[in-house]
Amino acid sequence: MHIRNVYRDGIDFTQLSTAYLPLRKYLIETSKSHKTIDFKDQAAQRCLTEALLHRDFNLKIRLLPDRLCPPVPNRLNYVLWLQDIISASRYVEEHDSKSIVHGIDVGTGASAIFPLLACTLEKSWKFMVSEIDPYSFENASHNISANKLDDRIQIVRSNATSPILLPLYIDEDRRFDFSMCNPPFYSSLQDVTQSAEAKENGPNAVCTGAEVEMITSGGESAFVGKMVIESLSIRERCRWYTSMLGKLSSAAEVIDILKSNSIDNYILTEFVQGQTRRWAVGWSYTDIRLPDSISRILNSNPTIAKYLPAHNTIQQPVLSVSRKSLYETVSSVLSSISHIQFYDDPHGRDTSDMEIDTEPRAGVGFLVFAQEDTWSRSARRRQKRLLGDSARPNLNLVSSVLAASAERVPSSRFACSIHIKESLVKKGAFVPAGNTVTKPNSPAVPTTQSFTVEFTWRQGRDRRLFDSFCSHVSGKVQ
Ligand SMILES: C[S@@+](CC[C@H](N)C(=O)[O-])C[C@H]1O[C@@H](n2cnc3c(N)ncnc32)[C@H](O)[C@@H]1O
Repeated sequence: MHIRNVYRDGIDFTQLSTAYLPLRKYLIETSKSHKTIDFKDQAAQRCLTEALLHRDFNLKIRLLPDRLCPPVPNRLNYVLWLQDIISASRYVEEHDSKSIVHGIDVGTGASAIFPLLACTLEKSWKFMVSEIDPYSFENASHNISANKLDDRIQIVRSNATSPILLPLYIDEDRRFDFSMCNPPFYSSLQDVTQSAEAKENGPNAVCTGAEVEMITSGGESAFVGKMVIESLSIRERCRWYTSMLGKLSSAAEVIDILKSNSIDNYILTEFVQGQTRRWAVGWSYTDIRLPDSISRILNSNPTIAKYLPAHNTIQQPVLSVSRKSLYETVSSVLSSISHIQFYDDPHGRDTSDMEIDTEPRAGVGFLVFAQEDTWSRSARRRQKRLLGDSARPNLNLVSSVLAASAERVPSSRFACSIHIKESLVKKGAFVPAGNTVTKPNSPAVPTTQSFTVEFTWRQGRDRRLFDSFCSHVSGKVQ
């Protein structure tokens, strides 16, 4: 489950029923200290979703007995991933944190759960959502109004002949930061039955979905594939197109469609909640690149690994006497590269564990911008030829004071962040041969510690530039 998901440690049903009394009647005692609900009871499931949205998000929601009942932990996982995408997409931009984020939810369902959750978590987000089913459309409109979000969530009626990405066709001057979707999964009724039978002990929870919610011609991969084809002409007007998928095989099919249309800037993640696993793909025509923590499934197995996009994060282990000294070494390597600009990374954090230390600190990383390759051997030879023997001025060291000013290059062709992280190995535990002096009475020689220099590609279209930049800097730092 996502690191910020409030349901990571499970749900205490007894506590929840105290906060939301209607849940009481559905509680079942499994042991003296443990209560749950019957997930095969539709009414109990709806009550659980209402209870979680009420207690944890202050949302009032009306769910229909004959429409899907959205499980909150899974829907929240998707919204949290989008939050990550938005904040990483703005990494290299000067932006006002309050500036509005525009999202699309394709097929918002009877609950409208995605825009309701997202607008509760993010006060600066606005949505245009679509729905094809009149019954769900009406209930979604009710839920949006009941939560006084009409000014932030606009709902549009779709139909069988409309484009799937309808909100992007309504006003062609409008730009969006992302689109999201939980498409109908199955290709036919037979597909639904087969899938239920395939689960050994029957499905874990009862499915209350109507045909329009669950079935689409060609199944979910065809639905999202159509979205990919539509996006080919919309391109950067939406920064990130994303969709959830119920089967890994569908994710593989969508990735094939992306690749066959030369879309290399794509991402793949998974949402795990209890025994249920879902996947989500995303793609972009912009030059924004997302870190591996968002763009790839970490610790994936070989079946999944072959679908993952190329790495945008590269980690280089380095030994140094201290963080400060390593920081200075990296800084001097960067100073020696002509025609790049680098700054103290304003987002720099002291540790790889964002939960523990969320305060940005100076001295832990850099943000580097370049217009072209000036570091590779061939680029340096080319420069030398052009300049003859005249010495190059060193243009590069721009302090963090400048970083705060408007002198930042706004749309460089290439951007990379470099973070210096303490290795997980405890201080002093890693003592490589030859680096310490242990003889008694000899002057103390500083012990080296192990660090990781982490490069993250943030912007650009040419992967070779990122690879060659990382190998140049890490080669010099070592
Ligand atoms: C699996 S449900 C997801 C509902 C909700 N977003 C959720 O996650 O709980 C799929 C939804 O997409 C709607 N839908 C199907 N085809 C659509 C289309 N072409 N345009 C808009 N909505 C569509 C269905 O009516 C249904 O409400």
